[in-house]
Amino acid sequence: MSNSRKRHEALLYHAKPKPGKIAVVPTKKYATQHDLALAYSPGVAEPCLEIAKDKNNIYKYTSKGNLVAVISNGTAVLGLGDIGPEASKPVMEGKGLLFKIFADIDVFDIEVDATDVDKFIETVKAIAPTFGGINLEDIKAPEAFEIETRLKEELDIPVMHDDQHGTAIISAAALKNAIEITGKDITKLKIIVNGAGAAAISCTRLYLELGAVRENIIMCDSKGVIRKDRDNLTSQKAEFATHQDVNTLEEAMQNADVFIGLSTGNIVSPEMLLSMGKNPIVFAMANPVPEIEYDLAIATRDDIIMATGRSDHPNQVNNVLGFPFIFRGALDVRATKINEEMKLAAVHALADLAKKSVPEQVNIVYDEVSLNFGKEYIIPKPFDPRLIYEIPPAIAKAAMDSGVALEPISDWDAYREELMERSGSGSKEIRQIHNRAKRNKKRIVFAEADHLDVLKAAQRIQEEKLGLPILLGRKEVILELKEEIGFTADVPIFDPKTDEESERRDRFGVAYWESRQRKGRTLTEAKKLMRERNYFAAMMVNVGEADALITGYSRPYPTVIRPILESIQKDNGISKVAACNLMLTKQGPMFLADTTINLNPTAKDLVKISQMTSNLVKMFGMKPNVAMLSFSNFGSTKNESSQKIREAVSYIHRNFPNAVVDGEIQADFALNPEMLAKEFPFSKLNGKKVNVLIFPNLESANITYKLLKEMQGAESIGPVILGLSKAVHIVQLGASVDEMVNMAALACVDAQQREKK
Ligand SMILES: NC(=O)C1=CN([C@@H]2O[C@H](COP(=O)(O)OP(=O)(O)OC[C@H]3O[C@@H](n4cnc5c(N)ncnc54)[C@H](OP(=O)(O)O)[C@@H]3O)[C@@H](O)[C@H]2O)C=CC1
Ligand SMILES: CC(=O)C(=O)O
Ligand SMILES: [Mg+2]
Repeated sequence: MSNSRKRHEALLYHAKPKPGKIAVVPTKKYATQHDLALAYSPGVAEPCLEIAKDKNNIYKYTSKGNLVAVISNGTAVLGLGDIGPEASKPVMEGKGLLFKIFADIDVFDIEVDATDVDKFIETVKAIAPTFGGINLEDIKAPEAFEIETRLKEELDIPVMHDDQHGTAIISAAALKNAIEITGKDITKLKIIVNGAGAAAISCTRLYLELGAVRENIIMCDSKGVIRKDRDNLTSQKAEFATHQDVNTLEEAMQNADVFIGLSTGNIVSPEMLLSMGKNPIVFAMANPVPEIEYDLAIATRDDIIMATGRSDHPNQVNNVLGFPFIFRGALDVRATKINEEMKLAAVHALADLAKKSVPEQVNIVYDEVSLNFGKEYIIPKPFDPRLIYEIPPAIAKAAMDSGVALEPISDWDAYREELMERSGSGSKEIRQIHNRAKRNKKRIVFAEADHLDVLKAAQRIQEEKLGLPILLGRKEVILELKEEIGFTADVPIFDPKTDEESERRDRFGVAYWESRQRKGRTLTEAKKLMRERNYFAAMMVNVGEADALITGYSRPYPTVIRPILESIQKDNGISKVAACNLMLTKQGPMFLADTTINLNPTAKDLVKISQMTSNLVKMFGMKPNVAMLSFSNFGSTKNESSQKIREAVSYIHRNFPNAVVDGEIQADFALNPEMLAKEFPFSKLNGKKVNVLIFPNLESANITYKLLKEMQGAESIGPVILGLSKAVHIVQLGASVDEMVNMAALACVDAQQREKK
């Protein structure tokens, strides 16, 4: 896109449909006169009086505890310089947006017309009671240092100048990983820091804490190298003044290992890069234009590890990765400060996260096949959903250990759960299944592990400790893909077609034949069948060499279900299997059956389907409330289809009077409690929230679940096969990595349940 197009697009984005990027949203009901009497006078006086009695009550009755001020005077806006408070507002609104979307923190952006240090400090102190924390932003050095130091001393809420410490934390994490990749020794690194402002000074101080050596660092400002013999140095610049006899950035960069740019755009040339040592680490972090453009740097040297502050290239080293999560952790324990211990905890947590395998949704957002720790991925991406539950706990814990937390956390699992809830990362039901899977890890065979996405799912199962994957498929392909995605764990691999597995094929073949010999299979045929992955995998589960099986990714459902039904026995008392989809709808979880197996179930089948689905609901820790759906309500239309549902319901009512099952009923009545109560007060579903929908036939169930998926964007787990004697599950053709991970976690819980029986 041309520069003028980009400019136009950016201006339009900010102007339309409403000017700006954030707004205030009420969090309480306000529809009635009664609501307003609580929200405002007279009701509002009660919390006022409580807070007047004890100021701490402000955290109980107002939004203070989750409200951060993003405050600037506009003197160092990005790398645009001193453009004034009004012109800084888009950046501050932008920070507000990022705080909200990444960490669910509310922000008031405040642009202060005060360049005088005392006046600025007075202003911030005067408004501080409103906020749970203060994020200072884009205030130039050296004033930024005094402002932050004094506000930290004088206020009892966390104050952080983001350009200093946010940047320091992120760049230190990236530097730590870049050093690891190049195998360099931090104590020997020759580091050039260009810029000696708020960001550069604080970053360099943190690198010293990580082990960098002051004598090996040369810092430059707009006048060149900061030498000991220069006059009028600020105390911060004097901290990094060098004895070395160098004057210009160009001279300083010769044989350097690391370049840190926190200055201004386009001031490093390809020649300067070429003069650096082997495997140079270059962080050109000036915004929006880096000290040297990413593409130019990469084209100049192929041994470089290159990062910028921008989102449009690999390795975005930008404080966006820090401030939302740092404040989240600090607010959640009511930390009075953000101290060195908390900063270092953030550095290590971020650096470590980059080494773990990346969730598929991150690959998708960034249009990558597979992001792996390495030269082009030294630091997590801002859209990584794990940041919200990995970084704040590290900060909160460090705050507690260093004695600055007024409200310590004791239940860390509950805290992680709360963080996930805040970010809307996955649904509660899925998290519950994951947590239960972790408690007793089961061996899960992935029958198509020679497919990239299946292998990625297995990798996540391994790394997130959800289960113990067993990989099935062409061994050489699996090994190659494993290497490609950085799946280093040593997990069992089986290739059913190879000689290596002939003993297993024979054994499985005999076991299979014993159950099929009266159904037309010969022993020779049976043994031959075991070369096929789904028979082999199913038999692994049957003979107890695995606890669960996931398959179906690469072949159409009917071709997968057949070997499964031939190999795996049905549960006691079950003559037909069925399938259920759990849809995570905006109204809550909803179980739909039979979505994929029985074309036109009989009344007897419907009874079984309802019972098997109810058992699945219980596995999720919920109580089933079952609506048997139709186009008719309680006998309003007499025809074959509604009649069979009536029969099924009456059977259930006679034999299982405590089951909450009713119908036949139309979908809108089933899902609308008021309508149901008004028209059919006699129904067993009256006063209940329906969470199971049993359909009269496969067509209606299948169409509904696909509509929900496409039109409501409802996440789905399933189809889950009901009625087999083993934890065997078939995913949809081409299922996503997330879908397979969820299904594998479910299979694991399924296997745990069967063990208990
Ligand atoms: N990627 C990220 O996350 C972040 C990036 N930044 C970027 O860092 C830069 C500095 O920000 P900040 O520290 O807040 O601002 P400051 O105003 O505090 O500091 C700017 C510094 O840059 C120096 N500088 C300006 N021009 C040159 C030059 N040609 N050569 C060498 N040094 C120069 C100034 O020198 P002097 O002291 O002589 O005036 C000053 O030391 C900005 O571009 C900003 O966008 C900042 C924070 C986060
Ligand atoms: C990213 C940032 O805070 C800056 O460039 O100032
Ligand atoms: Mg900034």
